[in-house]
Amino acid sequence: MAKSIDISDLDIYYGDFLAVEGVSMSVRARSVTAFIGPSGCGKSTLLRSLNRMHEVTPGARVDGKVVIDGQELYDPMIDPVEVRRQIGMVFQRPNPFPTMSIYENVLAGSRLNSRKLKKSEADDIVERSLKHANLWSEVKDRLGKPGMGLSGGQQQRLCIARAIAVEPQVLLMDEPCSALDPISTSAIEDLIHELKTDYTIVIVTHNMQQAARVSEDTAFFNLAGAGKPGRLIEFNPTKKIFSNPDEPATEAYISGRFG
Ligand SMILES: Nc1ncnc2c1ncn2[C@@H]1O[C@H](COP(=O)(O)OP(=O)(O)OP(=O)(O)O)[C@@H](O)[C@H]1O
Repeated sequence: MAKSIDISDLDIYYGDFLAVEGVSMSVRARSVTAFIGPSGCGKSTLLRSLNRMHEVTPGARVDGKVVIDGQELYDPMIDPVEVRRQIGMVFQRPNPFPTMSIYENVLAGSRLNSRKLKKSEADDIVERSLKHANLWSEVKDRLGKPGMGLSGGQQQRLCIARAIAVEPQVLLMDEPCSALDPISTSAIEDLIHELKTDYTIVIVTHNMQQAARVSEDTAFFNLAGAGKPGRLIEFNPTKKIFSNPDEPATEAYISGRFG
């Protein structure tokens, strides 16, 4: 189920603006890879290019290759809608569908698949996904209540349950804890730790401690200057990045000297 991601010579544009230049790296399957770097260096842009969300922005495009388990993501034969189904995404702010119950939120992705779900299948998906997202015991007695009635941390776990309900190959997380309190953040970090046995996870975070706590590998991105594209500066095991990085710029960033 979990897949590796090989990125080579990737340039990412918004119209004429080159936002990210020349990224080459391999994301390992069944592990957590963190993207860190100062604001505007292209972390979210790169993340969104990994499930073809980037091109939803008018004029946005990529050059280069992204290969997921041997399959070229930008091959003209590939259906971007199918890609987005297989590569789930969790955003900064929890975004449960406001009019839907907890139960229906979990099923939202599965309902888009053409086949109609039997009630017993739907029940199984909901229970399995909520258990996997460490939310089941907190909501099992109120599945019919609105998803918006949950706390922020519970809503984010509901969004993770919704993302994993369709059994994606990869889970992309764009600052999933930035709107959460420390206890909810800790719950999501524990969950990320558990999910990596089944999923390949890429997480964008501004929180160095979080990158150090949750990831096996870390990619540090930086900008050469205002209006210049973001570039990958260093990609290494997280332990190395935070103890003995190869690049002076990585050292300066993680020790808080800029960014
Ligand atoms: N929809 C867009 N249209 C045009 N330019 C954009 C768009 N989104 C982002 N950019 C530009 O692309 C560059 C990279 O932005 P991106 O949001 O990927 O950076 P980031 O590292 O994730 O930043 P942050 O840490 O602040 O979220 C920036 O110069 C940004 O202004």
